[in-house]
Amino acid sequence: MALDRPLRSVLYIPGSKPRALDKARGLPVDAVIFDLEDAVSLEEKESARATLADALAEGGYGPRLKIVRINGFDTEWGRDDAQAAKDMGADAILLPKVNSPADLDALAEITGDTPLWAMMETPLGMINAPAIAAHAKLQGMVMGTNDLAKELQTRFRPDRLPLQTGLGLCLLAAKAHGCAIVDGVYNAFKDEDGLKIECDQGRDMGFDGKTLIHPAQVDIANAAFSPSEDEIDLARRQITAFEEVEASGQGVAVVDGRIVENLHIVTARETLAKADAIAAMAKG
Ligand SMILES: CC(C)(COP(=O)(O)OP(=O)(O)OC[C@H]1O[C@@H](n2cnc3c(N)ncnc32)[C@H](O)[C@@H]1OP(=O)(O)O)[C@@H](O)C(=O)NCCC(=O)NCCSC(=O)C[C@H](O)C(=O)O
Ligand SMILES: [Mg+2]
Repeated sequence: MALDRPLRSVLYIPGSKPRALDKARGLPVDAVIFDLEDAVSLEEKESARATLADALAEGGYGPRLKIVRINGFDTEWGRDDAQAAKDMGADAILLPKVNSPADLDALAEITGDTPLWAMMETPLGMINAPAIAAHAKLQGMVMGTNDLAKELQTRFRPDRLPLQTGLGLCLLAAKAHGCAIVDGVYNAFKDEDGLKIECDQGRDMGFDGKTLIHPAQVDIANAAFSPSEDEIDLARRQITAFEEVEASGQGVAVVDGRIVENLHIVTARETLAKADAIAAMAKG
């Protein structure tokens, strides 16, 4: 299921925190994950559902994609969360710890036609990523790098070497089946330099954006996952140069000493379309 919109910044908001739920209405994020799972204490699981329903009923989230992360079906809250998320009119419902397409089937029995997202954060999920990405209701994947690191018993490394196999498997699966995919969170939310490095790595790998845990992370993610002025300028020059050679019956142009063929023009047009979509999003 394709989703053609910017997803540079995807902010988790605890469903139990009214101040944070309100704050998000004014933040320049492309999407929000309203969380009922890990960000909510056991004592608040039931009340968070009601707090979140009130916030979504009040509205004010504008063009931001509204995704509700429910608790897993192996918990006492999962099924009621799924029903509540559907009733709240969420744009999509995010299921944690998806191991196989059967997990999404079970959710879809409750949520019907609402698009689904999958947390990719278990070893089985990595192995089954192609089948999960192929699910008819799946719109997007979210990397759960904290849970994945826990399951793999890895140590934190700035280059995320121990997670690269999983990140790569999920990226390949998402791209093969045309669903969105956003990178995991950067836990040290006051470390701007570290976040920028990880955002740049995720952008270079092909992620659509990054999940975030604090408003201070938003601008860094938006910048990293937006086409830069240089990229936009290059895309325009590539298109112009290619149209000129095409008009003279040739298939290869040269820009800045590099060849430009039809496939590069596809990327150039995508770059310009993304820049336009981001500008439209900013206008609200
Ligand atoms: C990390 C935090 C606990 C920090 O909270 P706090 O100390 O209150 O931060 P600040 O005082 O700096 O907050 C300043 C204002 O910003 C608002 N705020 C804070 N966080 C958010 C947010 N996420 N969304 C919207 N607004 C937010 C505060 O309310 C303050 O507002 P105001 O008072 O009006 O000025 C906290 O940031 C937090 O709880 N973050 C979310 C944590 C979370 O969602 N965790 C779960 C997702 S991560 C995960 O599960 C990953 C995955 O599953 C995996 O396996 O990897
Ligand atoms: Mg997790």
